[in-house]
Amino acid sequence: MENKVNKMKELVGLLNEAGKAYYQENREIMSNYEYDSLYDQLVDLEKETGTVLSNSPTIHVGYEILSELPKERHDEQMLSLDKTKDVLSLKEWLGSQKGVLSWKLDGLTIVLTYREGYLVKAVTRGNGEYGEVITNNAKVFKNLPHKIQYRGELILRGEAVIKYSDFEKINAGIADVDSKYKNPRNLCSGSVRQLNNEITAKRNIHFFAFQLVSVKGEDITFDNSRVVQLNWLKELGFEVVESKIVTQETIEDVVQLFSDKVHENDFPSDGLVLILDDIDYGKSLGTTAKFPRDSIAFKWMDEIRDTTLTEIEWSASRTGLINPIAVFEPVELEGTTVSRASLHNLSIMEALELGLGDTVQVYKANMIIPQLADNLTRSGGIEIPKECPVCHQPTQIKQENDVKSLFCTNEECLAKRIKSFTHFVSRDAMNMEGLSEATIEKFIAKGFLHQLADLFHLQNNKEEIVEMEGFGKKSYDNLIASIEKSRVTTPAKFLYSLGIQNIGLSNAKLICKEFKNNFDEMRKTESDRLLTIPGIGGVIADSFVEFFRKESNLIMIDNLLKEITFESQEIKTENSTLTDKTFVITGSLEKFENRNALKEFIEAKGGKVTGSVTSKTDYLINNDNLSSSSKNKKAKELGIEIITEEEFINLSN
Ligand SMILES: NC(=O)c1ccc[n+]([C@@H]2O[C@H](COP(=O)([O-])OP(=O)(O)OC[C@H]3O[C@@H](n4cnc5c(N)ncnc54)[C@H](O)[C@@H]3O)[C@@H](O)[C@H]2O)c1
Ligand SMILES: [Zn+2]
Repeated sequence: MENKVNKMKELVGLLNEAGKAYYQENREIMSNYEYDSLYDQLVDLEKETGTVLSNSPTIHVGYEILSELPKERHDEQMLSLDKTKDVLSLKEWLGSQKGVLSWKLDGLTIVLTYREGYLVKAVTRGNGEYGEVITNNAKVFKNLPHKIQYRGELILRGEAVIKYSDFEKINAGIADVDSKYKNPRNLCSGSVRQLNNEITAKRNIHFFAFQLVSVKGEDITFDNSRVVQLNWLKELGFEVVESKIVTQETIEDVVQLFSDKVHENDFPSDGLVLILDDIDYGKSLGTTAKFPRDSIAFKWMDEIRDTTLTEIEWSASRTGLINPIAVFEPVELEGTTVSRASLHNLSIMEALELGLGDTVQVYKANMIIPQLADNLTRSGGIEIPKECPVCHQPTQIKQENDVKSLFCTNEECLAKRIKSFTHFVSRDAMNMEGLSEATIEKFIAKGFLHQLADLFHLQNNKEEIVEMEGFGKKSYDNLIASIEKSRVTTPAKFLYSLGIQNIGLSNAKLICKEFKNNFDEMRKTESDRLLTIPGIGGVIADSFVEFFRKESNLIMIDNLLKEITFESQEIKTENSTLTDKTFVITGSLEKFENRNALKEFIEAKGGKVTGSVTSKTDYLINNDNLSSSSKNKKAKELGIEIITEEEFINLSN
């Protein structure tokens, strides 16, 4: 007995800690699978011993909510739902009643109030007693009716969700959050609870109504039926959760029907909800401290497979966070083959005591996202990398609220790396199409790209790339074709693509010309020689020389030169492309070091630079076309073309 109570105390502690992270901080320190199984163990022990500890999560709904949003008390407490994984208990629970079975949507529950046809309030479920007021955010949900026919007061509940397809897209575009969102529920919660609804608006949030709470003012009869209520909401213009009427006779088949369809769902669902259709009878049953007695949730029995852990991959993100990913022998799960599952952080990895060759159990959370449920052999011994997989700088373990995570200590690590790749592939540089910043980030994170030259060997990762969300065979083929095409380039574009500080395309051209495209000579050069080139000043010369002093850069260039060929080795002798043209320069410059450098460049090409705009001026060089400077105004008055530095460079070629 004492043993059991101690075990209960331990479980209560663990669950409360996880619950706090989950509800208060929007974090998961254990999987839902683990949470649910610990919870079930606790329920069993409570039954067995007849004891319930005062702080047990089985009798408390949620936690205090911490956020900057205004809070409001719910008129009617928002409870949790009792759960079963067994269709037969569901059937037994229903008895001779008629029930309504619907998807249990996995997002954020919201209570909406409409008055005189308009949305006047939206409140999150929060801890069940108090929620956060998010009215302005709800107004930018994708599918809420702006105005409804009903003029009285209508209160309804529903779930705000983000579709899987949107989740992938949105998550890919989030650069600056601490780490990417783990699942659509997580992202939805973060998006709904924004202080600024512009962000909410971009997140494509959908609202599915699942329950009418009350109507006041204009009386309507609903024949005492939940289904009739849902249909009425539909007529008002709400998107209503898909539901089916069930009886004891049909419930098993209908559950099967839903289960078969879950894979096609684009919105996340973690089970089904069964509610009695008879409203009055349902209400007469009352509630327990935690659950209403008129409804129950059904969770799918997760399909679990045993497999062998073959590798731990370390995946870096832009913020420096490095997360472990379990790679295992491929298994069939819920109709697809899976071979990788994120472990989210070091704590989760360590709790599983993973070792290579271990027998691990895999399942799909919500039947979609692969997760490790357990490790049966627990040999342990996975080494935590001391070096970042991206930049090879030292890593550091950080501990926050009992969660250990691995970070790269190099502040610019991935961001810098991504930048150098995006620059290399950009149009004026190597011009490789199909490599957005988001794609590059994923390729780096997956370990396909370490150095620039790896871009020419993406074929090695063909299978994984084709499998990647939003990729597919066709985009893969296009990408490879574009990379192959880029292998032939000009020396100046290549030099520019290296991303040497202060070396824009025009400077790269000047330098290539001076060195007759000889990269060996460029490597050995001193500033003096560079300074003889009109248009090249001290700052440019210094960064050039410094770049070529670094051994790692020389290796990088050697590796790249093996992959590419130059279009033509001949150098244009034609130099005077700007003969007889008069320029005025205004505003700040990005490509040239300063105005003087640009002036020298123009003069070297036969042009002229003057100080003020007159009818004799051919071009005003100004990066900011909308600027209200006097030169800009004058040029517009006289109809003189205003060009950016970029356009100027094209012109001067
Ligand atoms: N990973 C963790 O550390 C951790 C911690 C705490 C809780 N959890 C997860 O949260 C679960 C418990 O969460 P809970 O108690 O907040 O909610 P719940 O799972 O009991 O779900 C009940 C809620 O589902 C919503 N819902 C969605 N679709 C619905 C529909 N069609 N009809 C009616 N209601 C619908 C309602 O808001 C309802 O209140 C656990 O089972 C666990 O999986 C995980
Ligand atoms: Zn790093």
